[in-house]
Amino acid sequence: MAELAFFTGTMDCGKSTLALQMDHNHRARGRHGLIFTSNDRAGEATVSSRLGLQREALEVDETVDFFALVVAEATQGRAVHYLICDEAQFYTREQVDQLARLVDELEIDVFAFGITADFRAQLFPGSKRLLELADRTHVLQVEALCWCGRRATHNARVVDGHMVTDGDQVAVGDVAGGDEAPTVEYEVLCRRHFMRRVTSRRASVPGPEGALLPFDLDVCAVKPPVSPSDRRT
Ligand SMILES: Nc1ncnc2c1ncn2[C@@H]1O[C@H](COP(=O)(O)OP(=O)(O)O)[C@@H](O)[C@H]1O
Ligand SMILES: Cc1cn([C@H]2C[C@H](O)[C@@H](COP(=O)(O)O)O2)c(=O)[nH]c1=O
Repeated sequence: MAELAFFTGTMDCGKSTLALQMDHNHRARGRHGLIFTSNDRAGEATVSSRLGLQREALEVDETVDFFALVVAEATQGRAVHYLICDEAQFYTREQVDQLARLVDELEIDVFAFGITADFRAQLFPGSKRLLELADRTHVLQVEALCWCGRRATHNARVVDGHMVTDGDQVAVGDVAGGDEAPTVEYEVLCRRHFMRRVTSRRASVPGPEGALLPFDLDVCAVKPPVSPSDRRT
C-alpha cells in the first residue's frame, strides 16, 4: 500500500541526509524514483546534506504539477515507484494535494522532508498541508540541540547577530558553523530561549532581558548551559 510520509524537525536535524538514504535504499532494490527539492542551500536542483552527500534533483517552483509530471514520465515508459520531496515546506498547498493524489490514485510512495515552522514559529504552507494529509508524520530522532543543551524545537533567524521576528517567510540560509559564511543565518533553539529571543550569542553576553514574542508563557529564567549528562529528556 503506497503512503504519503512526512519527515520533519528543525533545520539541521538530518532531513536531507535521510532523504538521500531513502532514495539510495529504494534504488538499490530496483525501484525508479524521482527526487525533488526547492531552494536548497547548495543551489538549484540539488539535494545536499551537511554530511557531504549531494544529488541532482528536479527543482520545484510554483508551476510544477507533480501529478502531470509523473503521468508524463509513465507515458514515456518510465513507471515511477516513489518520490523523494525535500524542502517540502516551500511547496504550495495544491502541490501537496497532488502528492496525495499520486499516492491514492497511482499507488506511488511519496516521502516528503521539511521543516515545520518558520522563524516566527508559524507553519509553512507545504508543511501545514502535509501535516493535514500525511499517512504518517515522523519527527526526526537526531535532535538538533539548543545552546543550553535542551532539544531544539524552533528555528531562529539571526541578522547582524540579532534574532529577528519580522521579514519574508522565505530566506534561504544556513545555520551558523556551516562551511560557508551564510547571508542569512539561522540558529536552532529550545522553545523557552526562542520565546525570550536568547540566542547563543546573547547568552554569552549578559544583558537585560529582551521583549517576549507575542505568546502567552510563564516567566522562565535564562539558565547557563547544562552538560549533556544533566540534560532533561
Ligand atoms: N561534521 C559532521 N560530523 C558528523 N555529523 C555531522 C557533521 N556535520 C553535520 N552532521 C550531521 O548532519 C546533520 C544535518 O544533516 P542535514 O541532512 O544537512 O540536515 P537538514 O536537512 O535537516 O537541515 C546534523 O544534525 C548532524 O547530525
Ligand atoms: C526557519 C526558516 C528557514 N528557511 C530556509 C533556510 C534553509 O534554506 C531552509 C531549511 O533548510 P534545512 O535543510 O532544513 O536546513 O529553509 C526559510 O526560508 N525561512 C525560515 O523561516
